[in-house]
Amino acid sequence: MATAARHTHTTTRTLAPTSGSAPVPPRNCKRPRSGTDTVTNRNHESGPAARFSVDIRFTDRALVLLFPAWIHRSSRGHGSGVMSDSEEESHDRQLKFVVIGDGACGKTSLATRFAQEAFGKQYKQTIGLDFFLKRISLPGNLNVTLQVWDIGGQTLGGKMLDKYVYGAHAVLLVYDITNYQSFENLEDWFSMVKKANEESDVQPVVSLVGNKIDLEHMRTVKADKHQRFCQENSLISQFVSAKTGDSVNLCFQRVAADILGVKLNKAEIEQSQRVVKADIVNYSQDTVARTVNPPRSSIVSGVFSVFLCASSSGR
Ligand SMILES: Nc1nc2c(ncn2[C@@H]2O[C@H](COP(=O)(O)OP(=O)(O)OP(=O)(O)O)[C@@H](O)[C@H]2O)c(=O)[nH]1
Repeated sequence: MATAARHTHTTTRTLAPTSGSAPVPPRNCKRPRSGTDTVTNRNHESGPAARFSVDIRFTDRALVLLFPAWIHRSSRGHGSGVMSDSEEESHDRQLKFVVIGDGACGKTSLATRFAQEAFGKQYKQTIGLDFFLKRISLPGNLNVTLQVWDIGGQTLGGKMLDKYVYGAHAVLLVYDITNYQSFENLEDWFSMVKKANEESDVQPVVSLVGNKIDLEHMRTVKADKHQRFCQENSLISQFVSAKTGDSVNLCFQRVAADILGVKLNKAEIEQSQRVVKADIVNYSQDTVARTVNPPRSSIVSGVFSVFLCASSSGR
C-alpha cells in the first residue's frame, strides 16, 4: 500500500453507527480538511463500540485508511473493542480487498454476509465507499485481518475509483448471475483495475464472483461464459450467494490463501461452504432497482465528501 508520495495529507474522521443518511459535504472542498468529523456510515453496527477514528491519508495515487491499532488486533470487525491480553500482543497481517461491480449486483450484501453474517433484502445504494473488517484464520495458525472496501456501483468512470483500487491485495469482480449486463460491464471494471495498478509493484489477485446463485432458475449468464472470462484473464472463479451465505466465507478465504501462498485442504473448503436455508421468494424485477451502469459519459459519481476534496487537491 502506498504511503510515500509527493502530496500526502492526513485527516481523521470518526465513523459513527448506522442511520442511513449521507454525510454532509464540507463547505470548502479545495483541500482535504484536518481534524475530526462525524461520518454516518450505514453499514456499521450501532452502540458505542462501533465508533472509532480512522486516519485517512491521501496520496497522488491512493486513498489509504489507517485503522486504530486495536481494530487491527480485534477478532471481530466493526469495533468489538474488548480485547484480551493475548489478543493485544498478537499482530495480524492486513489485506486490502476491494469489491467492485455494477450497482445492485450484491457487493454490500456479500461484504455484510462475510463480516457480519447478516443479509438485508432491501436495496440501499452505496454512495462512494464503505468498508468492513474481519479477521480470519488460515491453516498454520495464520490470522489475517481483511479490510473489505465495498465500492459503490456508480463510481465506475468517477475520479476516485483508481485511488480506491490502487494498492489492493485482492479485487473481487462481482456480478449478478441473473443480470447479463452486470457481467458484460465487468470488462470496464477490470480495465480500470489494470489501469489503476499499472505503476504498482504489487498486482492484486483478482477473482470473478458470480453472486445470487440462490436464483439459479433466473440465471442469464451461462457458467461457461464465466469460466472463459476467468481463463482468459487468469482470475479465480467463484460462485456465491450473499443471501444464503453459500460459499461466501470460502470466497474470501480462497483469495486470502492465494495471496499468502497457503493451501486450503478439502475439509477447510467444505467447512467454508456453509449454507443458510433461505425462503424462496418471488423475485420480481420491479422490486429491486437494477442500477446497471449507464454509458460512461452519463455517470455521476457520488462519494464521501472528503474523498472528492482529496481528488481536487491531490493532482
Ligand atoms: N436473491 C439474492 N438477492 C441478493 C443477493 N445479494 C444481494 N441481493 C439483493 O440485491 C440487492 C442489491 O444488493 P446490494 O448488496 O445492495 O448491491 P450493491 O452491489 O452493493 O449495490 P450498489 O450499492 O448500488 O453498488 C438487494 O436487494 C439485495 O438484497 C443474493 O445473493 N441473492
